[in-house]
Amino acid sequence: SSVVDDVGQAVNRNVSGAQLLHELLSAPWLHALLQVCPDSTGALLSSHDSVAQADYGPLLPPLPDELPEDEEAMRIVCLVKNNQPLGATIRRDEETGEIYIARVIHGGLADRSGLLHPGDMLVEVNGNPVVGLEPEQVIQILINSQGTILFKVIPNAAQSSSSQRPDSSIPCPDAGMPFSRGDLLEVVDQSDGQWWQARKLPCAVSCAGLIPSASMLKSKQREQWWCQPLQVHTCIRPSGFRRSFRLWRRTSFRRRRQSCTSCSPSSSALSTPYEEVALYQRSPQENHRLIILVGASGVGVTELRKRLIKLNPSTFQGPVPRMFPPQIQHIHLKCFLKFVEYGEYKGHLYGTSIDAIDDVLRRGRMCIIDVEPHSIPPLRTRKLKPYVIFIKAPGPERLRQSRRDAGLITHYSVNRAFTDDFVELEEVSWLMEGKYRQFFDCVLVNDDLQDACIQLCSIIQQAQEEPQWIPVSWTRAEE
Ligand SMILES: Nc1ncnc2c1ncn2[C@@H]1O[C@H](COP(=O)(O)OP(=O)(O)OP(=O)(O)O)[C@@H](O)[C@H]1O
Repeated sequence: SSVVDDVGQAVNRNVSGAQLLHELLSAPWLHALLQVCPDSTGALLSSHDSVAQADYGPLLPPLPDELPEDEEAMRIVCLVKNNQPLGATIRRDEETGEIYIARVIHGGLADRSGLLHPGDMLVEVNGNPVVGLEPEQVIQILINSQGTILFKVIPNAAQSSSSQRPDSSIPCPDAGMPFSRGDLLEVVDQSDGQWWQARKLPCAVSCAGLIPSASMLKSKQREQWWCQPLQVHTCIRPSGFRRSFRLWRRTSFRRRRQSCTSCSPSSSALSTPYEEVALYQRSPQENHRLIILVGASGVGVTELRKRLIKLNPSTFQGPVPRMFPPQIQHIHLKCFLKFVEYGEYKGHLYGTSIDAIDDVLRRGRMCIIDVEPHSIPPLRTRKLKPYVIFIKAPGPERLRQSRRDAGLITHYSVNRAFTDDFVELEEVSWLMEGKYRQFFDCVLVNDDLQDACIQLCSIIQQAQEEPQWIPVSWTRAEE
């Protein structure tokens, strides 16, 4: 109190910094600290000693030479609670009942304070001894605390993140960060082999969250694979609304249905659960990126592609499909590997070849193709750098409305149960998005046709002119 009085006088004398010091010394948390830990009063005061000596006096007595041993080993951490989570997880040593900081989440309150570290032992929280308590009880103390929270901790001597214990299940669900296929994550800490820390981009919050490491996710995927027969069979089927003249797509659907390869665990998976990406800006000398449109049958992929090409045929172009004469059709399976998709019509095989795509790109045009989603992976090459746009169905109501406005329903309504078709179309679209989201660079809802066309143009322009995230492997010199 007398120090506060002295500083108060200095405030009256307009001594520089005195106001700030006065506010600090009058703060309720400091009073709480002095009450919780009276032994550290000397240490606390001595830290302000030089300030006091310079401006106010009197001289403080020197610190005792021999501080109690546990006094040196103990650290008092004072954090001011705000809306943010503490950003640290705790664990209990089952043998001793001691509570430890298990991990500190990057960018969280604890991390930014720099005062709490993995492996630190928690002795007290706001004056409550925590040794022997369950972690939930400690958390309850934190929840009940208002304003300032005082931690009494015994620092971990090593203070390295290697003390984070490997966990097979998420160590703290609250610290977990939800994410789904196709999300962009910035990994900020990989020191734990099992649980990494990451932020989702674009980043709204500074605090990172826990995500499973690549190896952990791989093992989880294996587990899921073995569980697969128990899951509901959700094969993506073509909708009855399909009617365009894309023969190769129809065939591939039929083939897929027979063997049901879309349901195999590997068909939609990347070889690693995470794909490392880098920002890429196309230089004017480079070919344009291949533009791939993909969507459930009937959603309007063909319509959008045709409109785009019609709008600006000197810029946009589709590859010319190629027909195989009957005599080469059964020669060698290898020849088909150069084809994106192929199908049969009146005894002839037709296909879209990689060469045809190359042709368009070499002539400086933008090549637009529409494919089934399972045909995307072979096209993901450094040379083509495809930009994939998923054409998504709006809800069944909007589907019905927009297609009615376009006169479609009247035209086809004679023998068709359109309501069912729209529901099915939306469902297939939803399933497709869930299964292949990791390959999509952009999602476009095809509601109003004209709006969708305008949006598509601007998306494609951005894809070609602005920096985009692409797999790191596409930026390397050789594939
Ligand atoms: N936004 C829209 N509003 C109204 N009608 C649309 C819209 N988008 C597409 N259509 C119409 O829906 C019908 C189906 O579209 P389209 O042929 O492009 O489907 P698709 O996705 O290519 O499927 P498929 O391969 O079965 O033809 C066409 O008659 C098309 O004109």
